[in-house]
Amino acid sequence: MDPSKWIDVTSESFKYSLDHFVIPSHYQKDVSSILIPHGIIMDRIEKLAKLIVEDSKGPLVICCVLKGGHQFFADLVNEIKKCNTVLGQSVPLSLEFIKVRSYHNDVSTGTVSISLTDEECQDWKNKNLLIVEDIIDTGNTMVKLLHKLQEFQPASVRVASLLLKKTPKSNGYVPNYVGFAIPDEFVVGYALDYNEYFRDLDHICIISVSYILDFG
Ligand SMILES: Nc1nc2c(ncn2[C@@H]2O[C@H](COP(=O)(O)O)[C@@H](O)[C@H]2O)c(=O)[nH]1
Ligand SMILES: [Mg+2]
Repeated sequence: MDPSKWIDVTSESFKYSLDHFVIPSHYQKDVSSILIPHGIIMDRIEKLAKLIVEDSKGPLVICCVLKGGHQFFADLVNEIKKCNTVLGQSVPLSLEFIKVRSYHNDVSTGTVSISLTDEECQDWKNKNLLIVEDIIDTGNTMVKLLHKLQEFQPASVRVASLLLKKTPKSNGYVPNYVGFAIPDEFVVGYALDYNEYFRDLDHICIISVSYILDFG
């Protein structure tokens, strides 16, 4: 792993007390700490967008991996559009959506289901794809998705993931662009869910053990 590619928040000192930020009251008891406050997420995305635009030679097809990637995708696309105007660079964008499912509760099911039809993807031949994902954990989901995408003969495929979990379960896959390296814990917020809850929480938080025991 190349630590210069991301911000490492794996140390205990990066866990902020809930008292120091505003958390919706319906989630106060369900998360144990804040790992990445929303403002820092937004600042990091600004930089990732700049790196992506600098590396882009032509039009980009940006593919959002649903559902967890939707907030990162929306904010990243906004920042790329700003680069197009402020930096005077011009990267034409088209936007696509892929639904992938591999988790139940906080556990990977081991099977990855990808909803993609040939009709949807036939236009991707010879295009430059940027896949936008919320988190790489074992890496199995992304490796399977990248394998599937090769069927559509894109010119290139790059991957931006907001989070990369440092876990012994990793298959070694590392995306081209990473926001933060995080500890081997289950995180929620900023569209990352636990059985559809917590997507409406702005900060990225560590879920509390008691929540998993009660609802897992
Ligand atoms: N809300 C959370 N979702 C997570 C977390 N870790 C993984 N995931 C989900 O799984 C895939 C990727 O998993 P992988 O093992 O195949 O790499 C990712 O897209 C998420 O949907 C987590 O901590 N919180
Ligand atoms: Mg995901």
